[in-house]
Amino acid sequence: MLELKNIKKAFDGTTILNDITLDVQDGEIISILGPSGSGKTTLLNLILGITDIDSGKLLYDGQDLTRVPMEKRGFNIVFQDYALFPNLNAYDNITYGLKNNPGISSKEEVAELIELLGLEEHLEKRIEQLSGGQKQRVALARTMVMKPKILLLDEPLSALDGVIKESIKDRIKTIAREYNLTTIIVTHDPEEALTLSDRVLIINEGKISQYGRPEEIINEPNNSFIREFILNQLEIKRNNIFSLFRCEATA
Ligand SMILES: Nc1ncnc2c1ncn2[C@@H]1O[C@H](COP(=O)(O)OP(=O)(O)OP(=O)(O)O)[C@@H](O)[C@H]1O
Repeated sequence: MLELKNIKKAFDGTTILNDITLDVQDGEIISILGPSGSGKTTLLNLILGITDIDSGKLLYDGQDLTRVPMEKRGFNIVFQDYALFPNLNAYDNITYGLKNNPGISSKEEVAELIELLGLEEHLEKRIEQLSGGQKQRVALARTMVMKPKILLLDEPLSALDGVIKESIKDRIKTIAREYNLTTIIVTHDPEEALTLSDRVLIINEGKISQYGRPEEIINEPNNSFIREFILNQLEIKRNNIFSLFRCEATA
């Protein structure tokens, strides 16, 4: 279990995250949702260990990781731009991290992951020959072969169109279930957060606005920010679609 206790972070004297306390159970999928500038990426970076925590504690399985450097935490991230090596093919990208740590995943485990992500026919392709969704799956596989204790994903679906988005969402869920992998996802899209996660952490102006299961957020929003920002966005989306149909029907 990952635990954050009273975490605070400021940049240049401005408080960005204030008193963040939460837990993430093993195998849970959590989305961090909030408006632009609310501190989502900062929170992800604090968990990953690339940004220092000012005060508070970060524990994993009871062990204090607050001052433990990133490479010793055993967490791993897929960045928004995938950060793949353009000079290597898909397979060499996936297995890159195993060169220096060959024992982490066996050939069979790599093959199983490739199959799970539907990448068998793309392994020889260079990165530039892959679609956005295929690149995303290669990036996921590359991170997964290293068997992270926690998988962090920064806006994993934002560059993808509707159908591919749904398929990647399903694959993320399958992987989390199959490997009991704790997965933490940053997103600004309420629909994505509510349909992908076991629990959604909504932050606003650096504070936790609500942390709960999707049905709790929808049925029992904690405050007016959630009602207005999150639920209203979904309502507007829905109304836009229905008003379009009404216009077409009366045209
Ligand atoms: N290294 C830094 N130095 C100074 N300020 C920073 C730094 N990183 C982030 N900030 C500031 O912290 C605030 C939160 O940024 P963060 O990237 O965490 O927000 P976000 O919720 O991920 O936003 P977005 O959805 O736009 O990516 C912003 O006001 C940003 O300018």
